[in-house]
Amino acid sequence: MAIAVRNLTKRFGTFQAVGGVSFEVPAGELVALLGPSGSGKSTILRIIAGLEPADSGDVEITGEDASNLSTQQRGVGFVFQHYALFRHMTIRQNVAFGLQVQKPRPPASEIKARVEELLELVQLLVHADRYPSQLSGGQRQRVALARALATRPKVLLLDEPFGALDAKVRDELRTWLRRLHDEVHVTSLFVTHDQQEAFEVADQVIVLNKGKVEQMGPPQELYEHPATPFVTEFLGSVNVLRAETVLGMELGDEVPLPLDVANSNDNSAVYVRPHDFEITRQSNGRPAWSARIRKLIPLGGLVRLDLTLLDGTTLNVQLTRERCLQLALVDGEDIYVSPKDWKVFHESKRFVENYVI
Ligand SMILES: Nc1ncnc2c1ncn2[C@@H]1O[C@H](COP(=O)(O)OP(=O)(O)OP(=O)(O)O)[C@@H](O)[C@H]1O
Repeated sequence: MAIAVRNLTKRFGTFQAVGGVSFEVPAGELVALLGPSGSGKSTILRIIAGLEPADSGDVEITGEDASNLSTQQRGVGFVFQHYALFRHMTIRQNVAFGLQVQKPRPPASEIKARVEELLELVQLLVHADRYPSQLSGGQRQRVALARALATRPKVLLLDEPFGALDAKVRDELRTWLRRLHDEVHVTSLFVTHDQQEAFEVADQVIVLNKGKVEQMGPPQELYEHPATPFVTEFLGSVNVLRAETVLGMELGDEVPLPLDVANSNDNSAVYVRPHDFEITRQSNGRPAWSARIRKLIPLGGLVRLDLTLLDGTTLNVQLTRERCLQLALVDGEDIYVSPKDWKVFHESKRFVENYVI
């Protein structure tokens, strides 16, 4: 393991920002710490970097107990949201800085070669003699990354590195970062509050909520098998249904409802993702609701349907444009809607279960 944290806690006054967090980052992986604002992501990253002391718990970097080491001794590279480049230095000088202050200082020829290699890697060799003010925000973050990598850190910590950039540049930089990581394989921990960003970039995602780890795993696994209601609702949009709505379905003869779901009388919740529904004009033997189309909203290759069920429940359903054209759906008409897949959170069992119907 390149990074291991165990039972980290941190309070600010009476507020518990980090409440017993443990996880491991395997060597060479890019792992995202994902959570809403205030969930403790930056605090955890700063504790790992040695910029903030923990109240209790351990940090290991490449197998070594780092709890009592300074930031320099930990061998971490750090990239912040707001580029902390030196304004009076050229890009080349910025990237060389960490090497020039290293003890012992590497020979000048080695520094020169390493800086050229990094500028090539971040595709900024052509701008090597410019000053930070002469670069775009996205280019400056690439320089910040090259600078953080210059001293060959054991691990790279990135705190919302693209947070201050506009959506299009952010998007490009994500793809770029993923490709760069596939080339250099430096173990990286990446903080973001953006689910799409975490899913696009990371090998594994750690979902944080209120200073605690809710779940960790590869993106697709988290999406398909969320362990808690929080993860289910945080990762993409989802319809949350009451047990009475589920019991009010017209039961088909072919497919029985998983009755323990519908009959559970504790505070269970049933979740269905917008793309996990089937729309038909006739009842097709599957459990279904009769529903009215309140609005069809074209979204490029997809169409969003706002539906209302007889008990007043509203559903957000997504179909492909082809399927919508095939069914010739229009606003205001009545159709049948059946879930293909749902997730049930059992209050008594404390986990989310998947059902394919
Ligand atoms: N130095 C501090 N003093 C007091 N409270 C702090 C301090 N640093 C962080 N906090 C509080 O701890 C909580 C966690 O902060 P943190 O920055 O780790 O969250 P985050 O998940 O990174 O959020 P964001 O995405 O908004 O940066 C927040 O409620 C924050 O206000």
